[in-house]
Parts: sequence; structure tokens; C-alpha cells
Amino acid sequence: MQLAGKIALVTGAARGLGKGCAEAILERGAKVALLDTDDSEGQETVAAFTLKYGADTCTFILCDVTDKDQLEGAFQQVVDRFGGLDLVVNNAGILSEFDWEKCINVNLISVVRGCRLGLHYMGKQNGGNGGLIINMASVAGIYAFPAPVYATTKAGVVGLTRSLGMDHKFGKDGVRVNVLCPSFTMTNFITDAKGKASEEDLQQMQDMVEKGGGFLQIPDVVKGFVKLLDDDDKNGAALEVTLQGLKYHGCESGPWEHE
Ligand SMILES: NC(=O)C1=CN([C@@H]2O[C@H](COP(=O)(O)OP(=O)(O)OC[C@H]3O[C@@H](n4cnc5c(N)ncnc54)[C@H](O)[C@@H]3O)[C@@H](O)[C@H]2O)C=CC1
Ligand SMILES: CC/C=C\CC(=O)/C=C/C=C\C=C\C=C\[C@@H](O)[C@@H](O)C/C=C\CCC(=O)O
Repeated sequence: MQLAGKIALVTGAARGLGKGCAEAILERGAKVALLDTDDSEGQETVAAFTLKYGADTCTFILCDVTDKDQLEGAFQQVVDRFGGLDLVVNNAGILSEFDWEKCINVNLISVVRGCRLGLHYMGKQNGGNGGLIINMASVAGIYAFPAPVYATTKAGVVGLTRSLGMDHKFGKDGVRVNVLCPSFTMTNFITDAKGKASEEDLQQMQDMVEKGGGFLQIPDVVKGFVKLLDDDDKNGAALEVTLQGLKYHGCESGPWEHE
């Protein structure tokens, strides 16, 4: 997708991977709305971006993606303010194995709602111009991962993306849908992980980090995000990001596709 002059919405964008993706969008000449529950960090991030990229290039919207009215209101606010919507990044996510219903609400239900809202505003069948949705899952949605509820939500996002990215849907709505699946990346997500899953599972994760060669850094994941922006012919695919590089999944056809 050529981003110059386009309009984007990124959830969970006050810090971390969402902030990194939002900056990549700004660098490519689009305007971006950053949604987050962290008001102070969100305001700080938008102030820094405004200094760097210019006034009216970005805005912060205080929004809890699990609140249906807040998320719907945020999408409408972006369209009203910037005059349209071309790119949605459903990034907000948490690790929360003990309050597992919250994990499902943030990581899966809100992503379904974000996709539906993106299709509502961008879908050609609704008078939109088409567009792109990039969901943030994890390699935990592809391979076995110690935190079962977190893994379930991420696998759900991969499945959601593959379904929404089927050719017959693109023919109708003109919206490409992809999912980014990073491995362990050094953000607050990691440093705040203690107490969010069992000690045993966290130790397993640490062992996985060590076996995998350590942590990715945010720019490593942003590189995968930019590849998804550029690869217009990969609708429905998942892009894995590890220290070994980038790898597409989900372009293989299902058993019913063979002649
Ligand atoms: N850090 C990692 O190792 C990996 C992270 N991911 C995924 O990447 C995404 C971003 O994670 P990070 O940037 O690492 O985490 P982070 O914790 O640094 O940032 C997450 C952001 O989302 C916001 N957020 C959380 N709940 C929210 C809600 N209900 N409504 C709105 N905003 C909310 C937080 O305030 C924060 O600003 C998540 O979906 C995570 O599952 C995927 C693979 C690896
Ligand atoms: C296959 C896994 C793929 C992606 C990871 C993911 O999606 C989510 C990971 C969520 C939590 C990971 C927590 C890891 C915790 C352990 O590594 C801790 O020991 C790390 C704690 C601190 C490391 C940072 C530091 O050294 O200060």
C-alpha cells in the first residue's frame, strides 16, 4: 500500500510495537490516530511525533479497545477528523493468564471488532475505497506456547485474518487483511510479564528466548510490518518475525484447493 496522503488507525500505539508501527506510517507520509488506554504516554508520544512529522499528522485518542462504544467512537472520530480511513492496525494486546477473560477481550474480541469496523469504513460494498488491515498476533499463534489463553487468542487472530483475507471477500470489500507474528520482542510487555502467567510458564518462555537467540528489538518487528505494507499480493497471509528473519505462512492452499 502506498501510504502518502492516507489515513491510519493504530491501537495500543502509546508505546512498544504499536508506537513503532505508527512511526513507520508517519515516515511514509500518512496521518495516524493512536489509540490507547495510557493517556499520559499517548499524549507524550503524539507530542513527540507532532514535533518530528508536523502538526495535524497524528492524534491521540484515549480508548479502551474492549469498550465497544469507545472503539466505535474512536473510528468515527478518525473519519470525521481526517476525512476517511485506509489502514487499521489492531495491535493492542496483553498477557493475562489469570484474568484470562480480559486477555480474550483485549487480544481477540477487540481485534474482531476492529476488523469489522475497518471493513465498515473501508469496504467498497459500504461505499469505501478499500484498504488494509494488519492484525498483530504472535508466533505464539502459530507454534506451541506456554501461556494457553494468550496462545489461543493469537491463534484466533491468525484464523480470523486467513478467513477475512480470502479472495472472494477481497473481491467484495477491496480490503486486504494480514497478520504479523513476531517472536519475543523487548518491550514493556516482557518486562511487565511477571505475575501475568505462572512462574513455570514464564521460565519456559525464558528458556525459549535463550534457545531462540534472545529478544527481537522493535525495529526488527517494524521491518516485518513494512513488508506487509508493501506486499500487496499476500492477502490473508501471516508473516512470522524471528531473529532468523521473516517467513510467510498461510499462502499454501487448503486440501480442497487441489484440482
Ligand atoms: N513483546 C513481545 O514479545 C510480543 C508482543 N506481541 C504483541 O504485540 C502487541 C503489542 O505488544 P507490545 O508493544 O510488546 O506491548 P506493550 O505492553 O509495550 O504495548 C501494548 C500497548 O497496548 C496498550 N493497551 C493494552 N490494553 C489496551 C486496551 N484494552 N485498549 C487500548 N490499548 C491497550 C498498552 O497501554 C500499551 O501501550 C500485543 O498484541 C502483543 O501481544 C506479539 C509477539 C511478541
Ligand atoms: C514463541 C513466543 C513468541 C512470542 C512471545 C509473545 O507473543 C509473548 C510473550 C509474552 C511474554 C513473555 C515473557 C517472557 C518472560 C521471560 O523471558 C522473563 O524472564 C523476561 C523478563 C525480563 C527480561 C527483560 C530483562 O532482561 O530485563
